[in-house]
Amino acid sequence: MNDGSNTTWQPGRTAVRARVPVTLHRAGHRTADLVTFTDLPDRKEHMAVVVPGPRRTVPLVRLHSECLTGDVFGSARCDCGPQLEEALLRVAGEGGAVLYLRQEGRGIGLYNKLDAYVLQDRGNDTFEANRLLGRGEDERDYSAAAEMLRALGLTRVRLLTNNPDKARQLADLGIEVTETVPTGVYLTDENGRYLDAKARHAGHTLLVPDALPLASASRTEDLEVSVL
Ligand SMILES: Nc1nc2c(ncn2[C@@H]2O[C@H](COP(=O)(O)OP(=O)(O)OP(=O)(O)O)[C@@H](O)[C@H]2O)c(=O)[nH]1
Ligand SMILES: [Zn+2]
Repeated sequence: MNDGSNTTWQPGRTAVRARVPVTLHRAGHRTADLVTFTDLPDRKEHMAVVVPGPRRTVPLVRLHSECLTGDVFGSARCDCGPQLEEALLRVAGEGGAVLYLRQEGRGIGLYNKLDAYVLQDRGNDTFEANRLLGRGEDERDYSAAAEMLRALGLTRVRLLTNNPDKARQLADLGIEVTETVPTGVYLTDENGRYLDAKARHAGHTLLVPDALPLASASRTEDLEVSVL
């Protein structure tokens, strides 16, 4: 199948490449489509988990930045794993999409993120650690996400996030964000300073939604949900 990688990328070129139905164990055994794309601006293998919802409602969308350590291994250093689970549960329940974006370590990559963890263990916060590595505090760019949403026909969205930069960037990229829906704040013994730095430094709004869906017990039994 041609993924368009031999052509020069232009805005609006991205299209759906394949839609593959799956059952999601981590989202109440609901079905969803795994969607891949052609002609993504950064040529990375981003993907979407899409669940059709009622036609008249604005779909719930999560832009989830890859976090191998949190999403896959369940590391308690961050809140990514429980946030991904929450997003899948919500989208499976009401329709919408989770875009899984290959932006590991806020765009600096996995190995650099682990180097940043070493610096954090020496007392630097998550943003200082990136700077000490000679990288930006947050290198994420959401052009690919906007293209994926356009290709999916989702140009008006309710965005599941506590990060105002995601909503700002999406709006600048021509996606109408009708509402920002707060995602859960998952406090562990290890991630307090990390969450605190996000709130103080990057303006994340760390509020707890009224009805936070419960993630699977096996992954949340050692988590508390708390307002910071
Ligand atoms: N560089 C770096 N990246 C981290 C660190 N901890 C988590 N990440 C990455 O941060 C990304 C998640 O971003 P966050 O800032 O936690 O949250 P967000 O996605 O901006 O905001 P929400 O939508 O509210 O979840 C993932 O790519 C993680 O791999 C860290 O200490 N250093
Ligand atoms: Zn994480």
